Amino acid sequence: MRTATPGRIEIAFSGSIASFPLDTQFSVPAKGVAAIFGPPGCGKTAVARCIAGLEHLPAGFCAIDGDVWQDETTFRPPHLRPIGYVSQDASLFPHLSVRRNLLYGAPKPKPMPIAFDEVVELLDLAPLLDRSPSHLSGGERQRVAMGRALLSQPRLLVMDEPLAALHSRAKREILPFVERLPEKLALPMIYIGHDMAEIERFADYLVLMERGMVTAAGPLHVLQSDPTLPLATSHEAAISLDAVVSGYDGRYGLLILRLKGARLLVPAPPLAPGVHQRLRIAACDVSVAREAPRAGSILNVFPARIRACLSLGTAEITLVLALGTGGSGAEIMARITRFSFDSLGLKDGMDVFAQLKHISLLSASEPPPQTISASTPTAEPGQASAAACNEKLGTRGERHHLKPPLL
Ligand SMILES: Nc1ncnc2c1ncn2[C@@H]1O[C@H](COP(=O)(O)OP(=O)(O)OP(=O)(O)O)[C@@H](O)[C@H]1O
Repeated sequence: MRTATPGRIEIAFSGSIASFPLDTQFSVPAKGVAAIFGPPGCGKTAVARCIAGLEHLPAGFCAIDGDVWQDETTFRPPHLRPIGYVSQDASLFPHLSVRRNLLYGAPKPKPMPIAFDEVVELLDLAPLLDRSPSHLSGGERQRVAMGRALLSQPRLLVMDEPLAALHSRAKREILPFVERLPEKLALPMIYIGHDMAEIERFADYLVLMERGMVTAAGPLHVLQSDPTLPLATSHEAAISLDAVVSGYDGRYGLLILRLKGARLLVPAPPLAPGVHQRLRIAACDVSVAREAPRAGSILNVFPARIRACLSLGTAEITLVLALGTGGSGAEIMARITRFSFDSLGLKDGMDVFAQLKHISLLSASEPPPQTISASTPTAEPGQASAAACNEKLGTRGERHHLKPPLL
């Protein structure tokens, strides 16, 4: 009999649901956000329904942080699974106020680990509490649905494309709330989506699905640059990395960020030292040079080692680059022409200089109190050149819950 591992979300379902074949196995940490990503119809919702116990594939295994919800001998019905489920359609009770929708299904004992007032503040629901669901916008309805799911005191929050039914403006409005949940709650989350631009903003782990099967699972940035997976060879190839704010150059309005193998300067408003800042570095915004540029306008230039060269049609190539001398730092990608590749004589394993023309700043998390440094180091803009690259600062990969958790 399979045993459950504390600290992991362990899923294995195989069989058919209404003649749709499902064969999914993955294990991700029971912390942060794991995104399930794949094209429409690949079975993402089917997996979510199996996790919730709404579908029963007999040959299944589902354990959340050591708690077995399904195995050979166990099948907990949906109402006995501590899961908060937010679907595309908010499914609010039309005859109840927002307040009563929020409290519907919330356990009565007090104090609740996830408190009503905290959820109202987290999702900015105070102005909506006495309204009827029929007087809410689509984005507001989804915020109420998230609040109701949280107040059921789940041990796992599953969000099944919660933004899919919203128009682009409503999506932009609600995304910061979605991003805030993992920062403020010590609650593992599974986020289902088919828009990588959303997932890149807040996911820590990625589960890739195709035609009912899981094709890969692991840390988001690792899968994004994996040469064997389609993300690295897509035209939108990008890497999401969590950097740590180390200072601010007020003269030039530049935020200083630490990343393994690099010290980045990005034009942005100031943030407190120690804040974790999610970055997006698109492959199309990175170029390479064989020698360190002597004079140029690009601030972020670092030694790097070519880890892989991937064809992108006939004219372009995506390079996977490991930053830092000897390639010991974070991996990013560069998209260059095949002409440049041949002209520069590039090849796998070669040491080059990576030039990062643009870095997008996504969500930022506040630091734990002990990481706030009294002295804010500032740097000359010129330091962000090749000379700054030998630093091996910061860690890559996992984000942390930086606020005292509500749970
Ligand atoms: N009740 C049902 N009866 C028959 N087929 C179904 C049923 N529900 C889902 N399917 C089929 O199962 C497959 C997987 O559906 P599922 O909704 O899990 O995909 P998905 O990846 O979540 O898609 P989307 O991103 O569009 O929501 C699809 O081919 C779908 O048509």
